Amino acid sequence: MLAKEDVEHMIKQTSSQAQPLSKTLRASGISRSPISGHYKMATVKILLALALCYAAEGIHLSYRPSLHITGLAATLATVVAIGSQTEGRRVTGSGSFDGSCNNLERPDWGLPNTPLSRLAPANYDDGVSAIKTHSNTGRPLPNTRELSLQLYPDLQVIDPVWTLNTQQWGQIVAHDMSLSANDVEAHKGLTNCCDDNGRLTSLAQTVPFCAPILIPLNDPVYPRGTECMNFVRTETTRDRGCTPANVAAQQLTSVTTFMDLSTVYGSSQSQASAVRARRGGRLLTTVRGGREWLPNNPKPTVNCETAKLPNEPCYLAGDARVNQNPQLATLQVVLLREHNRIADTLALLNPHWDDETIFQEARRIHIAETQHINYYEYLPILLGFENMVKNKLIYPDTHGYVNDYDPGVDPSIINEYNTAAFRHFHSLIRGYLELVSESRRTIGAVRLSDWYTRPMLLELDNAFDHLVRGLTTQGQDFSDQSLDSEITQFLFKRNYTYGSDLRARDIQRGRDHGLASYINTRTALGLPAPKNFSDMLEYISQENVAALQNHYASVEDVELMVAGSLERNAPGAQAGPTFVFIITEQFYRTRVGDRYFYENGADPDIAFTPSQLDSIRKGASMARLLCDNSDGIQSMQPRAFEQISHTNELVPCDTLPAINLTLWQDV
Ligand code: HEM
Repeated sequence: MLAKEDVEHMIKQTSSQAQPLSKTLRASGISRSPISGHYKMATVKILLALALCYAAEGIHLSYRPSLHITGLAATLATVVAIGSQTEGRRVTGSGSFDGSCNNLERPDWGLPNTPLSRLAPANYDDGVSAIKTHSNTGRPLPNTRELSLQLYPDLQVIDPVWTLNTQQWGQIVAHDMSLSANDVEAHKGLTNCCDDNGRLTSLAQTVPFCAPILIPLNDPVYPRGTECMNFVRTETTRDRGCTPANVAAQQLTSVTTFMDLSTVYGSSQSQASAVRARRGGRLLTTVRGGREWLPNNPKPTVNCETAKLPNEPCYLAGDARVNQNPQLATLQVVLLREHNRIADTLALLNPHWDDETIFQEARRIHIAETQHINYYEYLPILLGFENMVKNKLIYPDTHGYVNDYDPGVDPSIINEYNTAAFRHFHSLIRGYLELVSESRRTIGAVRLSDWYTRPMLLELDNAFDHLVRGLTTQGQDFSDQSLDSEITQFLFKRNYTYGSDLRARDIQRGRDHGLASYINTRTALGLPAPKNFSDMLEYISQENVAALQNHYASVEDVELMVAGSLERNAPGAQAGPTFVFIITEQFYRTRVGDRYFYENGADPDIAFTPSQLDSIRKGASMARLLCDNSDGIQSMQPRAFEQISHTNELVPCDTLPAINLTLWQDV
């Protein structure tokens, strides 16, 4: 008898290693011309994937009468559905929790525990999986902590236009779409390759997952004798026995790749069950001080290990990283409350709806609203409005549906996107978070590293509203090569004086994931590739090219994370052309590869009505989301990613446009 794991295993073996660009973006202006393909696959893959599709969500076959399942698939589906079925449920217009069956031809696309894809061929020391330690000339690659120290100083240059909310919402988007397997980020590593005192452990030599970051002897920050920072490699297809002998390993992601608010609802049926109230379509909350917060995490010592007091709040949400930093937790609370606000309204409008109907409809509206904010408000700031229009990521003047869903586009996460390009925005992080009153006066500030994995801050007095106003008042750090020392020296410091270095980890992660070099990535993207260091002057300053030359033996060894983050920002964008290209490609795939994308009207079982869609477009905004779900905020600027100015003045919350939920009332 086949077990679910066997089916998953077989499916993963069929997953493609590298994906062609779904579209080819062109160099300077980053324009795009359609190429690419529909991935036809062998019947057996369809059958196996269908089987997984049913198994993964515990769907009883009778709930899907319209699908024609024959022979092997039906047998496998029945086999796997019997052990895993926990409850009868239906898949509505917001899709399954794990993303299965979003693509009906490739039901396994977008699932957790599936491989990332690549734009450029992998680059491992042994060609298949060994972390890159040496350059092609045979010299050791520069030490990643050394690169962080030399190239990413803490300069405190503040963005004059965009608020800290732009940075923070970015982390929500990042977490919705990917989580490198085994990487719980904030939590003390289960594998200690380097101990809390910065000493290499015996595991460093014996455990293949270990790749500790070595501290240079002359490091100006860490005390003498500190040898290392812990670093555990991401789990790959090879670790699960899913890669043939000579094929390069591909990293796995632990969450759905779709933009489906898995941060709120989880990436599996069981994660969703753990956060549902099973009453009125609501998500579970804990009430403290008369306000609703995320429910209590059953494992506070793992997830909130810096808690100092007994019974300190530690949250449970769809994503394991929820407690990582206070602003992230703030937005997670906002998203929790938004679901319940929508659910409560739907319940009033439709008293005959049961819990399941309200829950699924609220989830569907919530995801649509978030997709709208992401594509029409947030991403244009990073990628440039014109670039997004030109590359068909948004359709600003369209009324009615945009039927651009393409079942041939793989919505998986591109390794170059989540291991390099999107991490560029770590440079936007501020080390001190301002607490701001209703009159927008700064009344205090907290140090980020004092509150990693300690969400208790949110619940102290009125800190929650102060933090929300801080997000929309304080400027984010400018998008450049400077990084705040709160993340390059004190990351997750817990009770120690110093912590880890996020930029060193970003670069080390690129080596761990076998990312192609800067040159090879640009070549794969069809962008002009520098042949020598001087050629780089076109996109990178002379000073930075000189620094690269100083660190790398050959221009061919320069890493994507490093050179990409040193490029001058592309016009109207918050990153250089290479990263803008990669991120544009990712969000094109994320949109076009999602059958449930809110603007898609091709399938009447999934689509919003034209008037509902119109209302989402007019009423969904970051400003309204924050207003509706804070405790007592009365005013907000309409464009909440942008700082308050005479063209973006504070207005009363109730004058901001809102989604008209009466359009969901049964007639
Ligand atoms: C205070 C804010 C933030 C903190 C403390 C933080 C911390 C981290 C940490 C510790 C990791 C894992 C590093 C590793 O590979 O070992 C990570 C990964 C990542 N971060 Fe951030 N981050 C923050 C904000 C952001 C923002 C603003 C963005 C983008 C807009 C972002 C994008 C990413 C991405 C794409 C990953 C990889 C996710 C994955 O697939 O595993 N982060 N971050």
